[in-house]
Amino acid sequence: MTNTDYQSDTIKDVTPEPLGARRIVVLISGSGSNLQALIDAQSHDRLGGGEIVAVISNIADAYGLKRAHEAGIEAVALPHREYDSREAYDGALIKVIERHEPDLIVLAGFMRILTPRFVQRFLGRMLNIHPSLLPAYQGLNTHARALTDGAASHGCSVHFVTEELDGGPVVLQAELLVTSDDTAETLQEKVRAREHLIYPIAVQWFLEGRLQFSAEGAKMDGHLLPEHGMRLSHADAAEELDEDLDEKLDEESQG
Ligand SMILES: Nc1nc2c(c(=O)[nH]1)N[C@@H](CN(C=O)c1ccc(C(=O)N[C@@H](CCC(=O)O)C(=O)O)cc1)CN2
Ligand SMILES: NCC(=O)N[C@@H]1O[C@H](COP(=O)([O-])[O-])[C@@H](O)[C@H]1O
Repeated sequence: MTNTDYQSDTIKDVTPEPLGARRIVVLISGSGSNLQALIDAQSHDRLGGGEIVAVISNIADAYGLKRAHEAGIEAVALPHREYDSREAYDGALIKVIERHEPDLIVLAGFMRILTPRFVQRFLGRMLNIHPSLLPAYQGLNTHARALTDGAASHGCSVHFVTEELDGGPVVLQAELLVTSDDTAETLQEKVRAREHLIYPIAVQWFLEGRLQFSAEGAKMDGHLLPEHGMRLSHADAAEELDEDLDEKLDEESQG
């Protein structure tokens, strides 16, 4: 696809009202553990009535595509390296996404910076999970940077996607305390466990109509959220994780 084709696109700015289940398209680039958390939430009817209708990866051998296939979800490889430019790729990505008529686009470890044209097409119904307490540590290598700075706390954020990289309104965060023996690897593991907790919650709130994007920022039940959104403190998150773990153990013990 060339740029010219892309520019000939017309933007159909009509977002269909959800007729049945609210339709979710997930974009990934890697292992897909956040995707798996969303799949598991959906299977336990804890995703706000949402149904993941497609998973799209810019990396053809992303393990997340295997997870999607095993869950019976359409898994699409759309390698960005096969396109001449970021604009051409995003144009192709828009077309693939639009075929599924989503109510919500979820970035789950999607490692491509999206063009303004793409963002404007889905503005207000596109979420991302980021491995830091935004606005701290936008971009990449967040765990190593937090350690280098001697950060006392760290965590993850769900935010609306805007043209500004990792600068969109934050909706929900989970915090953890950094310990003296933490490494980038241990932080990644602790942060990811919290991501798997908060991402399904944020998606559920959006699909239930409680979470909205506005010019002033993110709103929950009509109330403007603070800059860091709602935050699960390190104690809350730990308790939630324990409860979640207990629930999982109970389920396993019941077979
Ligand atoms: N316009 C926006 N695009 C994206 C956003 C956003 O908020 N606005 N969020 C990111 C997700 N992300 C961090 O959460 C992120 C992803 C990728 C990169 C990046 O530098 N990508 C490089 C390639 C890196 C690689 O291939 O390893 C690139 O695109 O050139 C930074 C942050 C998703 N997109
Ligand atoms: N800047 C984007 C970024 O770093 N996103 C991070 O990629 C990981 C994907 O893991 P997963 O593929 O196992 O869900 C997640 O930790 C997510 O926060």
